[in-house]
Amino acid sequence: MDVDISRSRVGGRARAPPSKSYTHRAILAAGYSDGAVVADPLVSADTRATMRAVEAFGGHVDRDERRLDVAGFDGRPGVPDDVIDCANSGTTTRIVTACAALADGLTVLTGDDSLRSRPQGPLLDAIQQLDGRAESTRGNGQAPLVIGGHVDGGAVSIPGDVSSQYITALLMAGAVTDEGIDIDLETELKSAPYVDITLEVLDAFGVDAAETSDGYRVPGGQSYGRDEAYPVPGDFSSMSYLLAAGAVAGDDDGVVVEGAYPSAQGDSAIVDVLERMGADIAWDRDAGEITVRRSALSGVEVDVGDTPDLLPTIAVLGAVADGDTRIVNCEHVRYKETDRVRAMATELEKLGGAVTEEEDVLTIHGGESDLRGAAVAGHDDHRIVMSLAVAGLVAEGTTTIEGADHVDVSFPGFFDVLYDLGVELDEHER
Ligand SMILES: O=C(O)C1=C[C@@H](OP(=O)(O)O)[C@@H](O)[C@H](O)C1
Ligand SMILES: C=C(OP(=O)(O)O)C(=O)O
Repeated sequence: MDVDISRSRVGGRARAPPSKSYTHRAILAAGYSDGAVVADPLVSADTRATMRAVEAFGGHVDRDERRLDVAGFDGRPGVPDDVIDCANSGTTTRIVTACAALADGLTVLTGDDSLRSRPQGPLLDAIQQLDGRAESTRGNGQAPLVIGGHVDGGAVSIPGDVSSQYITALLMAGAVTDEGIDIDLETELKSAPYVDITLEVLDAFGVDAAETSDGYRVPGGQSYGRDEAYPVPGDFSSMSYLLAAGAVAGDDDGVVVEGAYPSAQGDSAIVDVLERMGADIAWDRDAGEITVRRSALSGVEVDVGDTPDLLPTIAVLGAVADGDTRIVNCEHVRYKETDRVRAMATELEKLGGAVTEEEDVLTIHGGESDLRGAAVAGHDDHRIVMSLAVAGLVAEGTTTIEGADHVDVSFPGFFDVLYDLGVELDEHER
């Protein structure tokens, strides 16, 4: 599906979808338990992949409108009957890989073209350090993966600058090993707030784990459990598109985003970035509401070491702002569904933007008057699609985004929300 977006003004209230990161963790934590309920989950293509994996290990997920009732496998994943299809989800692949290393047999994991090009090598290496079997079928550190257990825990040394999801995966699995897992980080940790989310969810399921001077440690012999339903908070990465839309195209009343309560999500930094750029934005943390109105934006420098998923949104804001926006510390953003540094540079140039791309820095030489509608590629990547939709709100004429259906990965209904906010758009087959 493609979508045509015309220059538009936006206004009104919109609710952020539930957090993808919290939902993945809550589903698997419930899977590790003997059963638990996840309230207000994100049901999207990525989180459905994690549900499938829990079922492959012997759990069961019952879905109704507002909750997931998960029957768990109680710390002992069974050997799956079939290959696990992780589809487009990096998080699923990593957390399921470590879980598979607990089973008394082999698990095969695969996914779509994008997923099968993403790096898994450091996690495979960590599982081998724990005496598990962990192989890439093509020997290139990418899926398809063959994982076998079962590991009893121990010490691992792993780089922190490729993906924090390896740490999340080892912490979640380590709790139900005999010995626990000690993680020694060989480099600085990128995307660190995502490990904070993991620690928060582990704690909510009664599992201890903590940061150490060298990395992280999770003691073994623990059980996951939770009596009350686990409530998933709103997703700040998803909110970033709605907030950016309000900042570049909001009407006098502006856009109010609901469901914005403080949590461990590093991507709530989008509020600070918008403020620094000069946006008229206010966050009522008690009410969980962020209000943003259109205002003149100026370029800033943003370090995305902790917040890689904000890069596409900030790149578009930079294209609209006056002056240069420098997005620094972004090399790890190249290891996502696509190389997002390259993708944003390429697509903003098609819209008339001026961009300088370096390995670890993306500089956008801004100015709204430069943007004009064009056909742009979504790179089969939900965040590229959603950020380009925001650019389409200010670009002169019509912007056509190819592959717009990929929003289903993290924000199903994204275009309905934009339409309700007043965006002129047309979804159609190519
Ligand atoms: O753990 C998570 O939920 C995520 C961690 C981040 O990935 P990396 O740790 O690979 O940077 C982020 O980009 C991804 O969207 C979600
Ligand atoms: C990179 C992302 O997710 P994952 O790593 O789970 O594919 C994302 O949602 O932007």
